[in-house]
Amino acid sequence: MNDAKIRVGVLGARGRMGTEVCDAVTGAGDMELVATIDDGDGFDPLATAQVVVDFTTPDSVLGNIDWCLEHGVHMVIGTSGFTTERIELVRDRLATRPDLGIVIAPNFAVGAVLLMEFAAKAARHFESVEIVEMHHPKKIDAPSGTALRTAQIIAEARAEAGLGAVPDATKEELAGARGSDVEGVRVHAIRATGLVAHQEVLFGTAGETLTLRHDSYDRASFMPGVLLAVRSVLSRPGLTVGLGSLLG
Ligand SMILES: NC(=O)C1=CN([C@@H]2O[C@H](COP(=O)(O)OP(=O)(O)OC[C@H]3O[C@@H](n4cnc5c(N)ncnc54)[C@H](OP(=O)(O)O)[C@@H]3O)[C@@H](O)[C@H]2O)C=CC1
Ligand SMILES: O=C(O)C1=N[C@H](C(=O)O)C[C@H](O)C1
Repeated sequence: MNDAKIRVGVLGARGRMGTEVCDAVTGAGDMELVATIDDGDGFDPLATAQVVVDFTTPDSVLGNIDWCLEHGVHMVIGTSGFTTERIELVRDRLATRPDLGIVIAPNFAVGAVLLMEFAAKAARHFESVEIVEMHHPKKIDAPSGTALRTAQIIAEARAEAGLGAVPDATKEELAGARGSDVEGVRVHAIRATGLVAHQEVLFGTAGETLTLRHDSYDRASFMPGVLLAVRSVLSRPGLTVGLGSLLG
């Protein structure tokens, strides 16, 4: 039996998520925290890691991926901002290192992962759909990575089911009044003190609506998923998007 600990580095280690991840890795019996890096720090200590966990910013994450690929380090990425184009860019870059794995999970909370799966199922049966994501006001981006991914999944399911555009005769009198258009799905972003991370997906068809909702009240909700991804990525070369396939 190989009982060597997984050597983990954390990028964005002093951030809201990074701090939790450092504690979770330190508390995991099968992992060792070998590097903690923030903006402005040198990356050299990361080279001792087998897996780097990235919770930084959409602006810096692509550069971080390049560094890890160059230095032969697997990655678990929670940072937001992964549009369909960005995911394809990462897939292309990863093709240069087929021995390495990258897991990109827009949301590590089991409830959020399940919400996305349920949304894919419901999307086939409802002509209308809108997403409302709600977060703490220190969040630096909108829409959330989770909302982006949920919209992508819904758009794919609608296309497979042969559904056309979501019906909407509205003339927007004020730019932004109808939220943003992500692959044909309207996404609305709310920021309020007291919130952590929440999402609703509202489906509608003749005479009925269905609302799916997930709430993360504490960042502890993300930690089991992060640790699962760290354990899994070592034996999963290539790109894994979303946690669904790891949950079983
Ligand atoms: N997938 C998921 O389940 C979740 C994803 N997220 C996402 O994770 C990301 C981080 O969120 P959060 O922790 O709240 O944000 P914070 O702003 O609290 O933390 C970001 C951290 O990244 C650091 N950082 C910024 N640029 C770099 C860089 N170039 N290299 C190394 N470190 C850098 C910052 O350092 P400094 O302060 O010195 O600038 C800071 O410590 C966001 O994209 C968020 O949406 C959040 C929660 C869950
Ligand atoms: O910034 C956050 O807080 C979160 N970011 C992720 C996202 O953009 O979806 C995940 C979760 O919603 C919390």
